[in-house]
Amino acid sequence: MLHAQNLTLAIAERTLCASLDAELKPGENWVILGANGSGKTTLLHALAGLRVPDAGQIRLDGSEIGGFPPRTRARRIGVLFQEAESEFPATVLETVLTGRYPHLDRWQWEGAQDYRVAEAALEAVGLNGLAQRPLATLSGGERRRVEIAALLAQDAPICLLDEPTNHLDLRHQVQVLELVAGRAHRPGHLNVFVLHDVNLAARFGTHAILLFDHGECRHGPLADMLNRSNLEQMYHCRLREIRDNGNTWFLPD
Ligand SMILES: Nc1ncnc2c1ncn2[C@@H]1O[C@H](COP(=O)(O)OP(=O)(O)OP(=O)(O)O)[C@@H](O)[C@H]1O
Repeated sequence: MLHAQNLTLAIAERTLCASLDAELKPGENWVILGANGSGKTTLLHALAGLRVPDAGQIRLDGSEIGGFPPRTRARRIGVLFQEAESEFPATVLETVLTGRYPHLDRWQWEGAQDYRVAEAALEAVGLNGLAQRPLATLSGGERRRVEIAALLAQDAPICLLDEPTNHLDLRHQVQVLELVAGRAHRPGHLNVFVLHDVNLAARFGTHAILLFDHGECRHGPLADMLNRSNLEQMYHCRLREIRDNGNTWFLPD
């Protein structure tokens, strides 16, 4: 469905990811993990077709991603950016409706169905009571949930999310990840999350891409990737492994 084929990404002469060959398939929830500055966002943008690889390519449904018209691609892939900044004054509902643009013709206004989808997305993130509020008046966590609602309203089968839990409290971190990860059970759906919290990755991921120093990357089923040796090498710190009820949790030592 989404294939990083022999992908190499570099910035300013520094290789972030060398010869990554990963096939991301329907039903899977991938997490990208790595230290600050390791290249997680850069890789996510490449997977979205927003960054041209230094070598290799991204294939979407078997074709090179750059060949898709933007609107077609946006119906297949939705992206939640790390920090979304809007210059325009808009209400919460208007912001969520922007998720419907890939489904509209060039000069077409949103219709009743688009409003229904947007309102359902707002309800899913628990913000339907704020539909008419100016976006600028929201708290950081509320605003993040509005951005997630816009992504849900886009209704793309592939969702790429850069630190979706930014600004969210513990309850909302779990709720939002449950909501999005649960969509991978729908036929033809797939998610990729950039996360900093290894324990949330363990809970919601099925597969992982780990970014190490000097462009080294490893990928595979989460159970094979999330171990102390990999994580200590990747984060450059000692970790404690806590086993509880069949789960393993990692904490900095
Ligand atoms: N225009 C640029 N010029 C030079 N270096 C850049 C440029 N853009 C990004 N970088 C560097 O590329 C590296 C990878 O950035 P990226 O945002 O992908 O990292 P990340 O793993 O997502 O980091 P974080 O966990 O801090 O969000 C960083 O070291 C960043 O400073």
